[in-house]
Amino acid sequence: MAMASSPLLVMHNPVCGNGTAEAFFNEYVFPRLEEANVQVTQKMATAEAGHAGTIVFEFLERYEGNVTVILGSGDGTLHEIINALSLVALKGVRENVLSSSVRVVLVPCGTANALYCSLFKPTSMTDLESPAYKLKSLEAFIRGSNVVPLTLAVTTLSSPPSSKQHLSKVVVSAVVTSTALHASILHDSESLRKEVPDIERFKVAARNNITQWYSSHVKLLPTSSARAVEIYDPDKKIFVTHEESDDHGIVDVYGPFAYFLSTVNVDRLEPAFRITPLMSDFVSSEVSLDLVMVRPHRDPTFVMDTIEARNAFAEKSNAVLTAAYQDGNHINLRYTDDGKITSEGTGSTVIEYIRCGGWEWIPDDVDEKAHLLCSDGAIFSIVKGGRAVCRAASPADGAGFLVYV
Ligand SMILES: Nc1ncnc2c1ncn2[C@@H]1O[C@H](COP(=O)(O)OP(=O)(O)OP(=O)(O)O)[C@@H](O)[C@H]1O
Repeated sequence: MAMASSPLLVMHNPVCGNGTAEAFFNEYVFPRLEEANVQVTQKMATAEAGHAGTIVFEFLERYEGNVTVILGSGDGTLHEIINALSLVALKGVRENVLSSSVRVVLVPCGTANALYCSLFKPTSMTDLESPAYKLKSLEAFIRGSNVVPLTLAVTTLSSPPSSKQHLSKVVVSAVVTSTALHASILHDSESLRKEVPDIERFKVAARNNITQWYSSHVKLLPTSSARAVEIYDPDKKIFVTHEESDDHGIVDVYGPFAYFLSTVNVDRLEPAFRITPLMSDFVSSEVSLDLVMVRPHRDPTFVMDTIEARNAFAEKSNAVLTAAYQDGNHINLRYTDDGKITSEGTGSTVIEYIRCGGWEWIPDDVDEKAHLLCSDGAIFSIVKGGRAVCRAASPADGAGFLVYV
């Protein structure tokens, strides 16, 4: 039995996914809680973007003890909650409390539900629609099962050090932090939400951006304990220390980039899109993030950055994305000598799969699109001359977000 005395907030986002969260809660979640004799302290529906953070924030300031939130939404609403709580100090009953942890029960009602699908791997597409599948985290909570702590990726977007007012903004991701193609896709897909309500909209936005390259200088930052940046070696099928690590364990990487995306906690961004498959195949023993990069100049047929070269390379970026949908097979893709893509041979890999403590993305001033950054679907813009620094972080004991699994 779940702890009846600890405060329980039940909240859903009525507009996420296909708009059926409320119906699902009324039909399945509340009846199940009643049946299990679990007392609900407060029920809320979010009324607008940003509201979820305020609701949880106020709930924490009002009720003492271990708070549990049953959340019916997608990843975006969880992102709002994490950001609302990570960046401000609580008052009320928690005025003098150093840090608070929040236990979360996920009820997947969003479009992609990356975190849920990574924690509870669907066995088939029909699984996704079944109430029993969607209630797995709730059942774990009712049984009083395990919680797993979320690793967070904390990104600081800063203005150039030379600017009069050196401003910076911090954003926290629980799923994905990206630039390049993925950030452009998310940037554009928001405007397609009404027209294409399902995950098809990501594919439409991908088609519109696939020929774009992004100029940036990147620094890969080592993990804090092992002090290393690792790269996946598909021959040995293990991670190895990156050859280009300097004395501090940092690796400098130069673009242009077609793709640049990192994740924490998840091996997929959609039920079948396993973009960082090693997150679940090789579980990391320390706080780190997995990063996938595609740099067109690794293609042996690359000569110069021209429109023709970008158009021709689009086919290869597509091959990477398609293979990611095939159980994450993009990690095995290589070039043949004549620039074709194969999953055999010993040619250079099409992607670079990195495991590290974080990264810096320093976009080229003149490349406007390289200034976009996506954090769990929310889009930010790096100011001209500025940079983004992303680091994997694990909150101290007794703080952070714990998900019932
Ligand atoms: N009542 C509301 N009205 C309008 N927007 C809302 C409301 N409540 C929350 N939102 C916004 O809805 C957005 C989408 O929510 P969410 O990300 O949870 O679902 P999704 O995008 O459908 O799923 P996923 O992130 O899994 O793809 C969030 O960015 C949030 O700010």
